Amino acid sequence: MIRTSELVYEYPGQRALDRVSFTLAPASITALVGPNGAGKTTLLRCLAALDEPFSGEIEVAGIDVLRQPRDAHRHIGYLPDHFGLYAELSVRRCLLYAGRARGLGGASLEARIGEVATQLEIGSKLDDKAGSLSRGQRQRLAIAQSIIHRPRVLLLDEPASGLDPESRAALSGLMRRLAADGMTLVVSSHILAELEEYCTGMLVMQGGRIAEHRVLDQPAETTMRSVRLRVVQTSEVLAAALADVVSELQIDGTQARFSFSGDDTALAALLAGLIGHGVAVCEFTIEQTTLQDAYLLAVEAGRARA
Ligand SMILES: Nc1ncnc2c1ncn2[C@@H]1O[C@H](COP(=O)(O)OP(=O)(O)OP(=O)(O)O)[C@@H](O)[C@H]1O
Repeated sequence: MIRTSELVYEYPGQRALDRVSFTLAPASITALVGPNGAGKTTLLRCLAALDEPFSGEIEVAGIDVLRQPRDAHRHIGYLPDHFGLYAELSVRRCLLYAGRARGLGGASLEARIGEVATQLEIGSKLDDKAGSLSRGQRQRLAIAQSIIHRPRVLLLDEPASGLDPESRAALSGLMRRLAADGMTLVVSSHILAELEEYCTGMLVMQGGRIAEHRVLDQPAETTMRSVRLRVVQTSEVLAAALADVVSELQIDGTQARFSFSGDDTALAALLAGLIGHGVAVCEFTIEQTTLQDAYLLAVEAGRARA
């Protein structure tokens, strides 16, 4: 649904995107993460056909974004990090303006305004001026504006900043529903714990490059899992039994840690094999890698490479 190839973008004296290539599947929700200045906003603006890269290709919903930016706009919703609203317009007129700017009109736009206002829980504020809304309500209005035309792709730059915990939870729910309806989302954020709740993939940027692209909901057999086990007493056969079937093996007294690539049946066979070798296993745990862990590892590896 989104494909970029060898994107390069430069500000005067500063390369912000350096040969950025990736492909995102339809109906996925990708967390766009990276340290400050990594190039996330620049990438989102290029995807949204608002900035033109120096070279490279971008395809969104089958449209060549660089050749047909206006066609691309019809299929893309974009929430900038510092969004602006017309403070003197009512919420209804803000949505009306956003809808008309994207070619909607008439009764269908009226109905759609009611729909997005309900989705973003600002239905009771339709007659209030945008300028009188709280920070979080303004954020929700801006998100409503960005999805009024039912885009196929939604790009959100820091959408949860300024939202209270309840609104953040509601926003997570909304993103999941939009993806379930077929929308493809890219969400830039620094709040990794929250992204973990709804993202299906993570794109880590660092110094203008993609440091890692990880699909998070891969089936277990294609994912490297980190396993920790404890034995009753130190065992010499443990290392020998594990050496050929696992990687990154570390044994420290009665504890062992290793990475294992295989499905649950293979994992059960591994445990049965250890017990068969007479190893007295008293604890066998798969350690969950959080998005935060994966992100920090990717950034550390990226720094080591640089
Ligand atoms: N208008 C500009 N003029 C010159 N350099 C810029 C401009 N905007 C961004 N940059 C530089 O481009 C690089 C990427 O910036 P960008 O805003 O895309 O990063 P980011 O990952 O979104 O950062 P943050 O997490 O702080 O929002 C940074 O080094 C930044 O200093």
